[in-house]
Amino acid sequence: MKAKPVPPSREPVSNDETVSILRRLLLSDGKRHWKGYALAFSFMAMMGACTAALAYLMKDAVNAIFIHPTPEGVWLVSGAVMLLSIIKGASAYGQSITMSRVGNRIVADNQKRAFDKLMLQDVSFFARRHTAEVSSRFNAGANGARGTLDLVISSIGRDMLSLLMLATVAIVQDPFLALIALVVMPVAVFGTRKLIRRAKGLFTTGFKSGVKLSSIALEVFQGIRTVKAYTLEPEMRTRTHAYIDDVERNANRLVKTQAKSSPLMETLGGLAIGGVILYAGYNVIVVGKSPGEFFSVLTALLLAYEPAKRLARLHVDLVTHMMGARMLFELLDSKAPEEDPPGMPDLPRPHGRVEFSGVVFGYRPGEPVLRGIDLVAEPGQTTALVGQSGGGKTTVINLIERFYDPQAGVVTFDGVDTRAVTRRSVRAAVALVSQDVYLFSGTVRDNIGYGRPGATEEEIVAAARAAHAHDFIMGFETGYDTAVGEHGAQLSGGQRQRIAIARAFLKNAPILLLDEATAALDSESEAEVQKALHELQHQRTTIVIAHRLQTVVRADKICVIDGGRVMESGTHEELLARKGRYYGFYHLQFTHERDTAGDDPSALLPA
Ligand SMILES: Nc1ncnc2c1ncn2[C@@H]1O[C@H](COP(=O)(O)OP(=O)(O)OP(=O)(O)O)[C@@H](O)[C@H]1O
Repeated sequence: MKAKPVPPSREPVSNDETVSILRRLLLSDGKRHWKGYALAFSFMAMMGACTAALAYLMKDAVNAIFIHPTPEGVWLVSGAVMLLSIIKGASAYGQSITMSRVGNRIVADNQKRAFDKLMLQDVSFFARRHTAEVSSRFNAGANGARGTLDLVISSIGRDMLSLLMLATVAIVQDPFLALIALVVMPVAVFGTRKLIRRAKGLFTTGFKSGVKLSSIALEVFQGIRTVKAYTLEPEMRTRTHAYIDDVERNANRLVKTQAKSSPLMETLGGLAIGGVILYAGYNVIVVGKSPGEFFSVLTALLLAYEPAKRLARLHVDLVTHMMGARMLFELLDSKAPEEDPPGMPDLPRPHGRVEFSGVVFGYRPGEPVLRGIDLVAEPGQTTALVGQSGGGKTTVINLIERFYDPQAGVVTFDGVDTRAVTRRSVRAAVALVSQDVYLFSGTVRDNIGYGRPGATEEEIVAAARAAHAHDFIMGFETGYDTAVGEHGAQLSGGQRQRIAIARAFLKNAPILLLDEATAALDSESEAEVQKALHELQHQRTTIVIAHRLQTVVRADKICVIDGGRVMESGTHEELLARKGRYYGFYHLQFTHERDTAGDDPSALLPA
């Protein structure tokens, strides 16, 4: 079913949008759920019928006990009440189980779709948003959808049905009496309208403060080492407490608004019952009617009170969940920039010739980072990118991985424009090892295995051996089953690097990208990692970024990138002989490292 997409906005949810969201939640997979809906509806109808029958029976119960007392009558009525109650209880159980199952299935389906959509977002989508915002959207969206479904199903389904049937009983028993009770309904609906408007506004601000609070707290937890090292705890406490106070204030305001609908219904309900008593009393005392009808209507009224109260609050309560559900649909309706057009071919495994021709790219409009890069990395050779910080070296790597696409010019693998083939096949041809290794929570084996899902134990161990990681892994008590901790926190920098290298070995891609892979290591770890990297580079097209030039002097080609262009390229010797930028760069670094190292400068040169 094609429903109207939910407009992305920070405004309170409008009535049209509410209807559209409900329609999509309840009906978009209607075909799949119709059996569940039908079953739940039958249970609800049964519950409503039992409730109405109980109210109806009150007339006979009162007459059997007080007006024409007979033992048979009392037995009959009490037996019927017991039976109805048993059926009602069983229906309530059945209704709640079936509807919860359907509701949970709907939420799970939508959450899976939202996750799949997130996976199709490009890197810039995540760069523009705080992680906490993305994860709040994902979770609050699902909770909102669940809350919405619970409310709508219980109120519209069960309460509405019960109310309709009870109103029928009241009308059948005494139409005028019923009329007195029913006039309060429009008053209640009118009375809650203002409350709803206020609740919508409050929930919108509340939601925003909640997301802000999670972002702030997450930042503190992630940066806990910096927080502690700089003793920033008091500042962080003040900042976080202020947001918590904000969330608390808003939650109190919201509760106050929502709670106002209860006293309104309480008062209106009481007024209706008072009116009914007055009229019925007059009928029994003055006109001489039997009290049975009165008790039946009164029972119907009392039984209708709770569902009516819930229905009157429905809209107010719905607003709170609707904001969350909207988050989910905003995600579902967002563009999927990484979705390849249908029929797009895969790139066959390339030999690994990577070429940039006149590539222009900027992250923000009007701020080019690459201003016409021409660059070739030959298969099986090592091409090093060096240059000033911020010159665009990592950006070159981002374009090879197709995290971004060029705004002009082309990037080709073996002469094939990478934009003309699927992203998946482009990325399958590339292995990236960067300075900030990302390990997923799980075991060492899992983390190496991500290099090639489905790899055998032997292949994983072989990759770890090649990456000089096997020995330290076996040094752990639980070997490959050792948990790496969140982001690999339980491993050292060098160990994390070697796991990432093992992952790249397992991937066995023809193109290898090394982004400052050894920059953060001490010299002992670096030696191990360098050995592993050296073996990994064998017979692969390697593009390496390094700030420290001694790590790249053996490269087949060195490209000096500055101001978004390749300013010079050649071997280490050629570039030194040219006495251009590389020469200046090399001597600057060489002198600096000699001064800081304080020992024999020849040690800085490659063996
Ligand atoms: N996601 C991004 N959004 C906006 N601008 C970015 C983004 N990533 C990088 N930049 C900008 O692009 C320019 C080039 O960055 P890049 O990371 O490619 O440089 P680099 O040569 O690798 O630098 P370094 O050697 O310091 O790592 C910088 O000015 C940087 O501020």
